[in-house]
Amino acid sequence: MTLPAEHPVIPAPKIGVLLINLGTPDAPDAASVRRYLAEFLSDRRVVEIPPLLWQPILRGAILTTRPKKSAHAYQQVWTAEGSPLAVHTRATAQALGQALGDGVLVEWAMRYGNPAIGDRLKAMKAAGCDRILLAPLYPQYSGATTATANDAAFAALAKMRWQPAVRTLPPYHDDPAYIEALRHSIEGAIAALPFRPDALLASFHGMPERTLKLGDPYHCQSVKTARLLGEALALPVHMSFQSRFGRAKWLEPETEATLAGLVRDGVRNIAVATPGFSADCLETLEEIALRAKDAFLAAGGENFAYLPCLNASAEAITLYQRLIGRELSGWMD
Ligand SMILES: C=CC1=C(C)c2cc3[nH]c(cc4nc(cc5[nH]c(cc1n2)c(C)c5CCC(=O)O)C(CCC(=O)O)=C4C)c(C)c3C=C
Ligand SMILES: [Fe+2]
Ligand SMILES: [Fe+2]
Repeated sequence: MTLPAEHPVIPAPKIGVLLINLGTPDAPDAASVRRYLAEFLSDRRVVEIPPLLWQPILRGAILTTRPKKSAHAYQQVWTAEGSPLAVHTRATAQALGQALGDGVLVEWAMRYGNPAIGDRLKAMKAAGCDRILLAPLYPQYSGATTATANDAAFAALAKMRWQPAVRTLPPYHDDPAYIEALRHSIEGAIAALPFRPDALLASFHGMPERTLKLGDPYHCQSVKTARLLGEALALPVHMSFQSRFGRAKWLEPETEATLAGLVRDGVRNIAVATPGFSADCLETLEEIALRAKDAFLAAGGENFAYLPCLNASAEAITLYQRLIGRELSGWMD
């Protein structure tokens, strides 16, 4: 048997953590948004319509009109450092890397767009990670988020001759550490408001209703998070689903309809949190902090406050240290 002339240099083994979020365009212009939406909405975990039916609709009606509209929305929340989702996810990875110390390499990736999951996994392997925790940052599991993030990682692993060992972070919708992080963050944000909210609305990203009937746990896990949050906070907590997409029936109650209903019931001062999003993004900063606010005030509400996501806050880092430390403990002794 002939051995290769040069053996690969093998760095000292390390543990890796890959934080994964949904993905976002590279820039807030129509061409970048179109590229991003084409990848995102071609994912069969996201749109469960047979491609022969769906692709003509996507390439026709959707990708010719939506990119321009969405680019306009992205422009309203874009920062000097880039898309909020990417900025917060990167900051989270940096802060968590510092908290976990030298033996653990923390990286971040996006399911759609950049940095791509496969590229980051290859870089982590090259940096010597022989064990990698895949951590999709979705507290509530859904096929359209958690599962597709893991699928993309496994597809990249399928191309490696020498794979690292992997684990995946389970959903944490009812983990006491998550509820405590939310409680602390929400109470702090409310204490800094110039008004006292009558109630809190917890708004979760929606999903097609049929996914619930098909066994996706997302709806039930979101309802449980909202209930536990209600038990932890000293004010009434309502819940709803936002960000409808397409013609199918989506989960209810819908966020703007819920806000209008609360005004009819006498609520004038509202705080809105989005506990299903680990990082602020288009759906929280534009859809809720701007558009839902306008809708609430137009319906007769008086004070509206959007409370930020956990992002890279101290609460978030404490939470991820606990959730991730638990997964890594078997690899560390
Ligand atoms: C947090 C959980 C999320 C679930 C569940 C989810 C399901 C889901 N989303 C769409 C369609 C769109 N979502 C869009 C943006 C978007 N979605 C999430 C999270 C979840 N989506 C995030 C974090 C973001 C923000 C991305 C950013 O760049 O800031 C968009 C794009 C924006 C737009 O054009 O409106 C679409 C489209 C479907 C169809 C779906 C479930 C099947
Ligand atoms: Fe979405
Ligand atoms: Fe939206």
